[in-house]
Amino acid sequence: MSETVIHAENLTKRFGDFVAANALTLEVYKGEIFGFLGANGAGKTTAMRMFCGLSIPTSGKATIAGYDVYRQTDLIKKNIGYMSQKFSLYEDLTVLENIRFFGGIYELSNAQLKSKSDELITQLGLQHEAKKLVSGLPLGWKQKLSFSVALLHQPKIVFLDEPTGGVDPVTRRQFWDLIYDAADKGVTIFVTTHYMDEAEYCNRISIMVDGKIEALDSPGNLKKHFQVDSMHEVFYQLARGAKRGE
Ligand SMILES: Nc1ncnc2c1ncn2[C@@H]1O[C@H](COP(=O)(O)OP(=O)(O)OP(=O)(O)O)[C@@H](O)[C@H]1O
Repeated sequence: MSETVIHAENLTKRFGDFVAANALTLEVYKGEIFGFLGANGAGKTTAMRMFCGLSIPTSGKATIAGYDVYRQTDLIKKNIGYMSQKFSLYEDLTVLENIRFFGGIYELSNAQLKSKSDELITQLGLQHEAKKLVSGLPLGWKQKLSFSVALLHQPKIVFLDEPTGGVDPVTRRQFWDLIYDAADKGVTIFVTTHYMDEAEYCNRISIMVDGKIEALDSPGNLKKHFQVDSMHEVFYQLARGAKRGE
């Protein structure tokens, strides 16, 4: 059995009388690519904020990389990476400056910073862009760089909140090659997405509806269970009854 890196049991977050995340129970394993799906307003961000140590749950239990979500939020933050469309790189710093800046926040030594930035720039093929401002990079490159920066401190888990919004399918696929590389090295990927082709790339996925996890399995098993050919259909069958959202 693989090592468990995310363990949640009846994890709940209320805002007043409103239950934003309702008794979430799940286990995610080392090196797994776990897709966290749900319609708008389902409660994904609320859940992710608890998993990242940014929001204290109302009730239930969870450990992230072995650390408790109530008492060890600082240790959680040190042991995870995070990337979202909203929080990303500094546009008015160069590629290299961004890598050094975030490496500094993650407390990498100067020697580590130097070798990591060389490695990353070569791996991404950004040798010619290293001294250019991030604002001039195409969105797909920014996303790849942002993902790599989130891995600088070798976290056990990286949380990705809709990481590939706004780019074409080919660029998305290239981004997923980076995800597979990281997972092969043992990093756990926890990713939210609204793209059903990306859901198919995950080892397992959960689907949230109105605050609850209504399904959790591999894409293949879910399609079998719902007797449909695509994740799009699985998602539609579950989410069409949702009361929240736009
Ligand atoms: N601080 C808060 N106070 C009150 N209600 C909140 C708060 N944060 C979130 N909610 C509500 O909780 C519900 C779940 O929101 P959440 O942002 O977690 O959904 P989501 O699945 O991430 O949606 P999206 O895909 O649109 O980002 C929504 O109805 C939202 O309005």
